[in-house]
Amino acid sequence: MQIYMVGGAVRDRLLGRPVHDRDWVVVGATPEQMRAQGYLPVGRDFPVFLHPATREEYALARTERKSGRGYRGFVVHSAPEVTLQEDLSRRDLTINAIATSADASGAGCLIDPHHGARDIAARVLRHVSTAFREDPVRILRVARFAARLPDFTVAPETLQLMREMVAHGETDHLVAERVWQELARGLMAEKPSRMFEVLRACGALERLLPEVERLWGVPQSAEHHPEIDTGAHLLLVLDMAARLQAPLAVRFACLAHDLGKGSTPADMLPRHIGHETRGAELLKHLAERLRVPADCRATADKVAREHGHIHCSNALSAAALVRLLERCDALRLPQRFADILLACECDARGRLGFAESAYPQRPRLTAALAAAQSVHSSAIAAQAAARGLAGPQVGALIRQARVAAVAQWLASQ
Ligand SMILES: Nc1ccn([C@@H]2O[C@H](COP(=O)(O)OP(=O)(O)OP(=O)(O)O)[C@@H](O)[C@H]2O)c(=O)n1
Ligand SMILES: [Mg+2]
Repeated sequence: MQIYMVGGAVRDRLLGRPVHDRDWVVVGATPEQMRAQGYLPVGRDFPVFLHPATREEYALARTERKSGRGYRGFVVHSAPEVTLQEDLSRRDLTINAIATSADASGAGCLIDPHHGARDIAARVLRHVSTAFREDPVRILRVARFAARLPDFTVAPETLQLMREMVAHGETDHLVAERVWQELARGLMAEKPSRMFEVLRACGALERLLPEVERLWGVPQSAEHHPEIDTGAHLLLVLDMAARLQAPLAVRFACLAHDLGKGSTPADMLPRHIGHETRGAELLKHLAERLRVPADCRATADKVAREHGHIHCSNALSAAALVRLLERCDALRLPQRFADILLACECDARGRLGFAESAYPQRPRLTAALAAAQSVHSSAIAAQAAARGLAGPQVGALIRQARVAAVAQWLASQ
């Protein structure tokens, strides 16, 4: 059997980028031989094994043929006769279809029948062959590679193929988990806006995230949003989230923060009264459809509802500040509140001409929370109980003490 390094590790090494995980392809072996050598079989669908020591993935060379719609409709053919060349030609992009006869040190010559190295030099994402069609997840992969490698463009013929696949309904049968996985990776990449540009350009955004697609062509007031278009604003916000190294929950909250602006009645534009509540409702459906993890969902819900109040929080009284903190559940979940504030900063600075502006609301509300947290609620509860008070009366006393503490902090400013 021969073993070659393939895929992301070879690509990233040629790009001079850090290599995270290595994928290997094994030619001329049977599953039985692999098991006999101690490799551990994983995955039901594909002949993939884990190395007993390194735990890296070793896949038997295979060809794939589509048998149905969506991600699951595959027939995999793997046999010792399948050649490296055959395996490389069923892969998605030329830059991912380079093998090296390397040992683990990475030395060795490139096997690059589809000229992936040339496309790396030319900064092009190009499909290897029409076998690309056989896996619609690849549309999302191209989009997330565009976000990770922002100086790459999608080859016109690849974009055309992606358009045809979308028009054919190929993205309509994708499994929610796979869509979310690729979306999350794209959001965490260097320039998330590129992912959405590519998904829009091939029509996949309309199919997968119609609530997001709808933001394009919707105006906002030029005074607050010099970029005017709500879609243009969204892209600036997402790239700001990447610049501020925000975690996934914050980036997803950025993606979903203005969904309500896509359903503003035409006669209200460019104002968006009530977009927060409308947005939270749209977010709920989107998150259920894509099975978005609970932490991302919860952060996004608070951001959708409260971002306007947080932007305007400089004018709030102590009592209103405490109500805002309570609505954000900030006393119980301070880390999530920090995430909510970060998303709001991305929103504010993700506007044309505001990228370098300060966002004093974030430190200010962080300090307001600290003031509210300084109240010893258990001591107050114990005193109240001693006086025979219970339930809502205790809650009211604690809130009163928090308002007093926030008022004292406000006065010291
Ligand atoms: N839908 C897919 C998924 C994977 N691959 C091939 O399998 C390799 C390994 O896949 P994966 O680890 O998912 O992606 P990488 O390209 O290695 O990127 P990453 O750095 O994100 O791991 C890819 O390079 C590509 O050759 C493919 O052709 N089609
Ligand atoms: Mg990989």
